[in-house]
Amino acid sequence: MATANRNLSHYDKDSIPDASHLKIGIVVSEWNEEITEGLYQGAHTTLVECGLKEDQLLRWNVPGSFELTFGCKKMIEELKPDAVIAIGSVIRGETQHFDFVCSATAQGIKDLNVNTATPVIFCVLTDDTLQQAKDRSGGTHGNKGTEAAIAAIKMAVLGK
Ligand SMILES: Nc1c(NC[C@H](O)[C@H](O)[C@H](O)CO)[nH]c(=O)[nH]c1=O
Ligand SMILES: CC(=O)[C@@H](O)COP(=O)(O)O
Repeated sequence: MATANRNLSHYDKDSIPDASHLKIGIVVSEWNEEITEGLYQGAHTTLVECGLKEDQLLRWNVPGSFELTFGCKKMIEELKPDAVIAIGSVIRGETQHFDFVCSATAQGIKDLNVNTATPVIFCVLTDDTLQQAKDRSGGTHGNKGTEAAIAAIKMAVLGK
């Protein structure tokens, strides 16, 4: 089902585990800051609504989506969160650079999920236009940051 056919912000709060005992990290890319800050606000608001204590929400910034993998790895090693959300916005330009950044970022975050015991949530928008990114970071299709926050809570308690 495409994003256009569902709202990224819709969730049943009663079905979400309590987050009051969790420590959640968020690593935010500074590229397309208007978009990534919107994603961060969606994630932050949802995590707090689900019980996360403000002092248990950790935030680091990195220059771009390509650096999300290193930032998440370093946060896992140094701060030991229960889960990490990687937030980025990649918007297609004139060259193939978009493809390389998206692929490397997705593969890097996938590798962290394989090689560490900490869930890393892929909250990276990969859009052809700025409008598509706006629509998915608090616009007409909701906020992928909300979706990522729910995934982070569910994965943090998986199997416990
Ligand atoms: N064009 C976008 C980038 N490019 C920068 C890379 O992510 C990286 O920071 C640089 O190549 C240095 O290693 N990053 C985004 O997050 N979004 C873009 O649209
Ligand atoms: C995703 C990118 O790196 C891209 O925005 C860079 O733009 P361009 O391909 O025009 O250099």
